[in-house]
Parts: sequence; C-alpha cells; structure tokens
Amino acid sequence: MMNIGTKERASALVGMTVLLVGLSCLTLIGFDVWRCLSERSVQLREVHASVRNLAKAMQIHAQNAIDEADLVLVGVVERIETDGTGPAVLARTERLMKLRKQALPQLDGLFVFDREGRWLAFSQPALVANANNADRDYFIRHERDAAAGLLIGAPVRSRSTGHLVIPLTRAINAPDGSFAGVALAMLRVDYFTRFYDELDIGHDGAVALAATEGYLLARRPFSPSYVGKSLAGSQLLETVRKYGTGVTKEIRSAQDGVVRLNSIMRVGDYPLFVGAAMSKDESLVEWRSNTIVHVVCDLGFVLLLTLLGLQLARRVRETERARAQLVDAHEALERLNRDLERQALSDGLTGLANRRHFDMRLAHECAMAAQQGTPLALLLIDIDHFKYYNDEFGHQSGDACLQRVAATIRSFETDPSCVAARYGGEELALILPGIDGLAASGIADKVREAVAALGIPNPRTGRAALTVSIGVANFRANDTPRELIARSDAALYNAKSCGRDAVRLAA
Ligand SMILES: Nc1nc2c(ncn2[C@@H]2O[C@H](COP(=O)(O)OP(=O)(O)OP(=O)(O)O)[C@@H](O)[C@H]2O)c(=O)[nH]1
Repeated sequence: MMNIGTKERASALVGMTVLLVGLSCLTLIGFDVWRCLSERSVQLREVHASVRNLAKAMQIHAQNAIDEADLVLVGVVERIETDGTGPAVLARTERLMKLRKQALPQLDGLFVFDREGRWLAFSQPALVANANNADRDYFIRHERDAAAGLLIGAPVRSRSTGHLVIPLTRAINAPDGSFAGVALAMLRVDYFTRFYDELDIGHDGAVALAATEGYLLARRPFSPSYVGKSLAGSQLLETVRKYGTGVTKEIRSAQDGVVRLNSIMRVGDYPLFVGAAMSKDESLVEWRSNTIVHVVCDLGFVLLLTLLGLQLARRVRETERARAQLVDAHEALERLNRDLERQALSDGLTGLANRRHFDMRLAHECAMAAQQGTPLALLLIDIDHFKYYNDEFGHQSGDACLQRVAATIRSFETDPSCVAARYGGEELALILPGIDGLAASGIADKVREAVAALGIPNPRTGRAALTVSIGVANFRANDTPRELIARSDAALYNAKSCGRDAVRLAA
C-alpha cells in the first residue's frame, strides 16, 4: 500500500511522463503541420511560376502570329493604295499573297475586297462562286470608320476553306480618302490550338486566347463550340476587367467549374489576352498524397508514443510502489534493530541499562575523565533487606518493587551522560560524569530519600519504608573501572555495616 508522499511522487512522475509524451506528440504534429503547409505553399509557388511562363509563351506566340499577318496586310494595303487595282497590280498582289500564305502557317488565306465586298485578289486556289464579304462584321466596321486601323474580328468559319478563322483586316482607302475596300488575313484557330496542345498543363489545366471584348478565340481543352463563345459572367473576364492583365489569380472556370491558378497577359497592344491555368487540385495531388502518408505516420507514431507513455507510467507507479514497500521494510528493519539494540543494552525488568551497557559506559566515562581530567562519580545502590520483601510479598511483588526503585533512580539521570543501570540482582548503579565525590554524595542522599519517600513497606525491617544503602566513589586519575567499582562497593559495604539506609563516600 502506497503512503501519501509516495502517491504524490508517483502522480508527479506520471504527470511528467504524460507531459513529456504530450509535448513530444504536439512538437511532432506541430512540426509536421508546419512542414506540410510550407510544402504546400512551395508547390503553389511553383505552379504560379509555371502558369506565368506558359502565359508568357502563349503571349509571344500570339503576338508573333498577328504581327506577321499584319505586316503582310500593311504591305498589301500600301500596294493597292499606291498602284491601284489594275489587272497587273492585282496579279502581282495575288502572287505575293500566295507566297506569304505558304510561308506563314498561321494564315488560312489572304484577300482583297473592293468597296462592294467582291473578291479582287486572294491566296486561295479558286474563286468561290458569288463570293461577297460585304456582310461580314469587319467589312461593315471599316466601311463606317475609315480610320479604324487593324481590326481583329470574332472567329468565323471561312467561306473558302471551311476552317475556323480569326479575321484580321485593314481598310483600303481611295486617293481621295474614301473607303475603297478591305484587305483580310485569316488566322487559323487550329494554329493556336495545335500550339496549346503541346503545352504541359496537366490533365485539368486550361489555356485560352480571348478578346478583351469578352469572347473566346481559341482554347484547350478545345471544342468548336468554344470558339467565339462569350465570356460574359465568367470569373476570367471579371478578373481581367477588375485587375487588368498581367495578373495571376485563382479562378473557378465558367466552362467546367474547375478551380485553377490563372496567369493572364495582354497580347501586345492588341485587344486580346491569353490565360494559362493549371488546376489547383491537380497541382496539389502529390503534396496531398505525401501529406496523407505523413498524417498516417504521425498518427502511428503518436499511438506508439502514447502506448510507450502508458507503459512508462505503469512502470513508474509499480517502481514507486516497490520503492515504498522497500522503504517500509527498511524502516521496520531499523525499528527492529533499534529494539534489538535496546534489548541488548537494557535490562528487561527495570528498563535501566543492563550490566553490559553499564560496563561499556563506565569504561568510556573513565577513559574520558582520565583523558580530560574531569570528575566522575559512581553510586552503587543496594536495596536493604530485599530478601525480607520477597519473602513477605512474593517474588513478583519484589519485581514490581525493583521496578519502582529503578524508576526513582532513573529520575536522577539529569544529564544525557548520566547512566542509571542494573548492576545485578537488587543492586543498582548511577554513573555521574562531571560530578565529584562530594556532590555525588549529595545526589546519593537525595536518591536514598527519594526511595524512602516511595513508602514501600518492608515490615520485617522494622522501618517505616523500604530503604537503600549507597556507596559513592570518586574517580581517581589512572583508576580502572574495576577499581572504581571496587571502591564504590567498599563504600556500600560500609553503608550496610553502619545500619543501612545510609550513604558512604569511599576514602
Ligand atoms: N524479586 C526479585 N528478587 C531478587 C531479584 N534479584 C535478586 N533478588 C533477591 O534479592 C535478595 C538479596 O538478598 P541478600 O543478598 O541476602 O540481601 P538482602 O536481603 O537485600 O540484605 P542486605 O543486602 O544485606 O540488606 C535475594 O532474596 C534475591 O532473591 C529479582 O530480580 N527479583
């Protein structure tokens, strides 16, 4: 059974164990949470950099394609405006347009229309019957605004090739500044989508080329239905409207609902922008699986640590219990030893020092007195006519009487160095270190009176009460204990001889 102190110590140790295990678990979990969050932000930073690089590549690609096509348009317009639309000029222009179309893969066709929209020159192999482009949006806009410059129109399906194309147009003006027609370069939508197909954007990534007016020109993943599709209400367009181009933002796609990290860039000075986006979920797939592995490992480790902690706490409790039992056993043993020691040194009947103890202490005190030159006295005390008492009251009463007399003598142990002892039988002794013979005689007299004052009857002596006779001896330099005892004994004999109930100091 554990005592309160042991219980408290065991509880404190168990508490410390729990605290240690708890802190270890918290440190581990805290560190791993921090590591996971850091890895996540590193991963997202890498995705940000990737989408910016992709957007930059798309921007350069689109700008080059448009710049090259516009350069051709500018040349064609300049030639027609300078040289007119005579058959020779148109033939040369058409040759030039065919050469340019072969050289520039983004071109689906080049055309020159007169002010009525009729085809004057074109890069296509043959004229489409009754072809007239006066109904096209770009034609109407140039007709209305001669200073419109380069127009990039919404994608249309080409009447000559059937391909999806983006029309780039410039107005042709007559020498008087009036509208004289339109030069058209058709950019193939698939020129862009083929390039976009080669970009590494993952499974859920998306890229797009769009007009700032708010419609799509090309996109990956591609579907013909996307081409020309309005972006109205989409977060992509809202982001462009709100933050402009040149930003990287997290956007939920209006097309497929996937959340992506989008990098948006303006294509030169054209009313176009490109957007490159990678799925946030997909980008974090590896991080997520790593995190799951870490969480499982952490949980396992925490479980292991908890089990070890519980085991440790149990061991601590057991050890403390064993320690307490050991301490109890040790204390019991010490008590037993003290009892045995006391028993070995004390007299069983009177409780005074026994003869062995008396001899040891007297030898010690004699040595001290001799060494330090201090006084020492010995009293030998004998009960007078004790035989009568025994005979009168029986041996058991004699024992009780002996105990009372011993207790009285013990009361004169006024100093820790004093020793009251049972010298033998009904003979008792008192060692008085530091006290000379005269003072010791005074004490002896008081002892004698104190015993008499007990009033123990001893009728056959003819006296009022039981008495003692005391022989006092003063230690002399070089006395042996035996010599000191012998002189005390001689003095006791004198006290007896002169009628008992007396004190005698040895000569
Ligand atoms: N009850 C009891 N008596 C004891 C004990 N030890 C010694 N005695 C008795 O003490 C008595 C000593 O007797 P004696 O030596 O003749 O001396 P006395 O009768 O005291 O007479 P004086 O010494 O001459 O005065 C004996 O009767 C012993 O039996 C003890 O432990 N108990």
